[in-house]
Amino acid sequence: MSPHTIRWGIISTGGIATKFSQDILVDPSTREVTDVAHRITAIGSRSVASAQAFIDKLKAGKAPYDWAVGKGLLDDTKAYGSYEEVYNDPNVDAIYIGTPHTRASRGKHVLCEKPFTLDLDELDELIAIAKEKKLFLMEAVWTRFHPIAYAVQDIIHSGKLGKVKRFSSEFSMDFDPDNRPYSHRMIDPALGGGSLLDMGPYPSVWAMLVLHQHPLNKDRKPPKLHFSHQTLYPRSNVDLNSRWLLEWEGVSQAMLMTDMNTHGPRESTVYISCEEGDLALECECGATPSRGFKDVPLKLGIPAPSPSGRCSSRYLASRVTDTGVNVETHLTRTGGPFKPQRFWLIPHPPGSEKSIKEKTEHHYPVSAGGGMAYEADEVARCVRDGKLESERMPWEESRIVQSWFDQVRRAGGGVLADAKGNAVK
Ligand SMILES: NC(=O)C1=CN([C@@H]2O[C@H](COP(=O)(O)OP(=O)(O)OC[C@H]3O[C@@H](n4cnc5c(N)ncnc54)[C@H](OP(=O)(O)O)[C@@H]3O)[C@@H](O)[C@H]2O)C=CC1
Ligand SMILES: O=C1OC[C@@H](O)[C@H](O)[C@H]1O
Repeated sequence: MSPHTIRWGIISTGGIATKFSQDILVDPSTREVTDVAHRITAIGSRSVASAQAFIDKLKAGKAPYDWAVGKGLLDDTKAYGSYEEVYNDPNVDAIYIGTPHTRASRGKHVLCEKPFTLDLDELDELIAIAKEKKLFLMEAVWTRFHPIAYAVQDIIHSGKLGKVKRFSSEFSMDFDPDNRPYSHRMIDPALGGGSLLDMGPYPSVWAMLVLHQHPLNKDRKPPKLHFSHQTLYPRSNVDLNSRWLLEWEGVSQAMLMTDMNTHGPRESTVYISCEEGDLALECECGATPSRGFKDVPLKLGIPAPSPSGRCSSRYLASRVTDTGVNVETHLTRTGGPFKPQRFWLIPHPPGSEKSIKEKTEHHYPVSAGGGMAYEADEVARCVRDGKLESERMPWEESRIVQSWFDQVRRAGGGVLADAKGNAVK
């Protein structure tokens, strides 16, 4: 049987839209997928030149991103100078939204980058539209679909390590906000700026998968949010950091944290202590230098990469200013739990009554590409099967997480504005 093929329209030509598009051009059989497939039929940008440049960049992709190109699957891809034209293109089945704000789309299935919306009211409006128009809608929380997400759930939910006693999860990374323009999406309240909305979805993924979906939470009761804190960034009053404590009755408490001006732990950003041992999930690193800055080779005296070899915690970036001065800056990049590919099971300290005996390492790599195709496969399957929402990323779970963000922001005072610049309450 031939695979069910989804014809995608991509909204925006930014960083993550590029990664998503590249990933769905990879041969699906490299991730053992034969039942669904993807084509990109339209790109929408605020400028047609940018849309065309995006297509040209995809066409120049190197292995493994050249598979669809080699088959001529980008030959008829349309470049549009507006998002509207993509929504109206009859050759588009589903839209991937890679803008900082959710953009409405008419009559199409939607996969929307996290954070889904600015607040819960906005999310409920989207869900109501999807129900009314019978269209598929999903928040693009790609991590949920990675092999390791299922593996971590299996270990904890099987009870192999006993009950969960303590849970912490975080995403802290130095975005170097002082060196970013106000218009950067992490700074500008009108682009959903701040650490909470951008980074919060990741600690939340793990809390939701491990604790909310824990067999002891039979009725999938949402947790209580006991307290929270935000530190604001004086330049725009978005949150520099957020912390919040949740409790799933009878399952565990969970401490969640985000920071955008400092790094967090370098080796593991999700740590789950259980009765008979702990699970530590590796962190994934990434950060782009401030606009205009370029990575330059590390200099002597800068701390070496982490023992895992994956996280270089400090790096040097430089730029030449308009007046020809070479400015160098040290940036810290430590990541979060967005694409971990291994975890460790760790025994309790000597003398503990019951504990696994030795530390073990467990690998669950994502397939060829960057790891975003799994969520696209889910969309294709759900659309094929006539579903409006995904069981793996259900609306209710997006709603629960969004409601934490609303509560943390309202208590902490972090400022957000909608696309028209009106403050979000
Ligand atoms: N899943 C993941 O791993 C990641 C998800 N994200 C999420 O994706 C979204 C976009 O992030 P990212 O790709 O890094 O952002 P970029 O700034 O790289 O790109 C955003 C794109 O949105 C479009 N856009 C529309 N309106 C505006 C506006 N007012 N200001 C700026 N851009 C606008 C632009 O496309 P155009 O000019 O073509 O119209 C722009 O290129 C965010 O919500 C972020 O949280 C980000 C990184 C990783
Ligand atoms: O989703 C994300 O993951 C990686 C981060 O660099 C980025 O800011 C965030 O949006």
